[in-house]
Amino acid sequence: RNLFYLSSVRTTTFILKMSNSSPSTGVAVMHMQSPPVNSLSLDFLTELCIGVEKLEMDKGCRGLIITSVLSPKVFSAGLDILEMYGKSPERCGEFWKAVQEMWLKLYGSNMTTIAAINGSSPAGGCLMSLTCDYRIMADNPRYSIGLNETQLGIVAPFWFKDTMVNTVGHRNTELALQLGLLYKPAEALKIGLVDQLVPEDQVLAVATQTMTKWLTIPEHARQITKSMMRKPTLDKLRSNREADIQNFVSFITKDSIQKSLRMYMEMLKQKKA
Ligand SMILES: CCCC/C=C\CC(=O)SCCNC(=O)CCNC(=O)[C@H](O)C(C)(C)COP(=O)(O)OP(=O)(O)OC[C@H]1O[C@@H](n2cnc3c(N)ncnc32)[C@H](O)[C@@H]1OP(=O)(O)O
Repeated sequence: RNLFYLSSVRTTTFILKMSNSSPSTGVAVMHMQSPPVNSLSLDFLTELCIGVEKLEMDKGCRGLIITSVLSPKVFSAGLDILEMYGKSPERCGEFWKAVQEMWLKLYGSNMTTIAAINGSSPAGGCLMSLTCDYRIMADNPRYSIGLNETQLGIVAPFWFKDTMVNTVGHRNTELALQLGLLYKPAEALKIGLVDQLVPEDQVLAVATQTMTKWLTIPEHARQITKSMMRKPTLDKLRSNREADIQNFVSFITKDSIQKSLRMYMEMLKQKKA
């Protein structure tokens, strides 16, 4: 099963499938395609990390746009809840390491990264968007974005919180995280959770135009600046990875938390019925 494909230009590394090849722009587009909701499973995260690493090593690739083929509907439903429910501690640990790896790779990327958010993007989906340098969202009030972990009875870890603080500030994060808020596009724009709203059918086109502008900035200067801004946040997790994994495993395997996850999944199913 293809979890996503990269349409990549000016690079020879592609995952699974390539489209729109053009040797001139140096931009790769990652189209997530893991039906029904692009939830971030261990397989998905592993594949994503390998793809990003290959692009990172490709000197011809300077920009990455992340988007979803499941539009209109979902950008990413966040972490795959089934990876956190009824799994052994070992498996939970392996999963969490992959979540960390995804964040470290994307937040620490040397490339210019743009999220073309063409659907809802809760929790881990929001985190993935937040790792990018710029966020463009479809102006559709049916969609929402935010770190809604408390609504599932779980707690966003410190590096989720730090990424949010770095984007929307302390007060907005405090409200967003405690209440597990999911923001409609207009509200997300107002607090700076996304940078731009565009009509649904123009998300990828505008992301591509925006990328062209970003790539006019001298590369070395932009990369050093990005690193200067993000390094302290990245280093905090880099130096605490193992403790963070242990913390996640002991938290998520608690009976009370497993019960919350089960109730949340039942609620999702009932909503559908
Ligand atoms: C210490 C722990 C820290 C953990 C940090 C992060 C946590 C997370 O990221 S947890 C994931 C949080 N995600 C959510 O709360 C989103 C839940 N999903 C939705 O709100 C909706 O599904 C969504 C708006 C994304 C899309 O809505 P619809 O298009 O209406 O789809 P459905 O709701 O009908 O869903 C289809 C199908 O997918 C299953 N699903 C949805 N989300 C997830 C998920 N995150 N993981 C696994 N599976 C998911 C949903 O149950 C449906 O399944 P079926 O009923 O079997 O078809």
